[in-house]
Amino acid sequence: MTDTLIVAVDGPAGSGKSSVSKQVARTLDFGYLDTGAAYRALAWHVLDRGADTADTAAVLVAADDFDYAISLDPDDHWVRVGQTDVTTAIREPRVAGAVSAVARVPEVRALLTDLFRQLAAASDRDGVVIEGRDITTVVAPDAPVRILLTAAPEVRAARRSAEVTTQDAATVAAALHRRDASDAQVVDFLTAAPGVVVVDSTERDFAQTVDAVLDVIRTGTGETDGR
Ligand SMILES: Nc1ncnc2c1ncn2[C@@H]1O[C@H](COP(=O)(O)OP(=O)(O)OP(=O)(O)O)[C@@H](O)[C@H]1O
Ligand SMILES: Nc1ccn([C@@H]2O[C@H](COP(=O)(O)O)[C@@H](O)[C@H]2O)c(=O)n1
Repeated sequence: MTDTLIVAVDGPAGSGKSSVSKQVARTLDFGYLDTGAAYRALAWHVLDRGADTADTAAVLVAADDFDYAISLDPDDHWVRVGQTDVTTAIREPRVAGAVSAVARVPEVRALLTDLFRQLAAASDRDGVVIEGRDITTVVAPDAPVRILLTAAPEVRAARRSAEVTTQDAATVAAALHRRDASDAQVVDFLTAAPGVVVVDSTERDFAQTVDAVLDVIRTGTGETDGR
């Protein structure tokens, strides 16, 4: 992936991947690539056509006609499908509930993996923080910095329910755990692959978690490495 320094960050839903990676990118003047946004945008695209994301054939047809664009600027984050700005729409519970079905299609994963590598390589910044589920293992397994960002399930659910005002806490927690269980059948983002450094944010606040990630980038080490 050219000379751009890649920082690969994986982790389960609500572990803080997006918010922490974005802040780390800002601090270092790096690009920030949210890969989950592409899976979400494709799920949105399938739903927008009135199709069902469980229908693999319909997902493949939609993927063939997926005009996707994303900003890698951590201070100006947007996501588009064609002319439509879907930055907010892809965060809706109906999209979150449909995205895992899209992410389990091998052709979709291959297409998006290729896209992520191209987007990172085209960045004009010195580095790019790429976050998702399979960045440390599939998208950028050779990245010089690879981190698994974790937090206890109940802490992740509490953080997510603090954000979502349209659903009660139990509903939000159930949806988050359902999505993790479904995603974990496709990619292992709960255990660190060899050489991947674990940052556990359970007992850290946001600023402390950002600092812990910055420390890993600067020193190359953390509290635990995958073996
Ligand atoms: N260490 C932390 N302490 C407290 N709150 C945090 C911490 N890290 C992240 N948060 C908050 O937790 C919420 C979830 O974080 P974020 O959306 O970044 O998670 P994520 O891993 O990207 O989730 P998803 O995979 O579902 O998109 C956000 O409101 C974020 O501000
Ligand atoms: N590398 C990735 C990133 C995401 N996914 C799938 O997308 C969903 C949304 O991701 P968020 O990070 O925005 O929560 C996620 O639930 C996965 O289904 C993926 O498979 N690989």
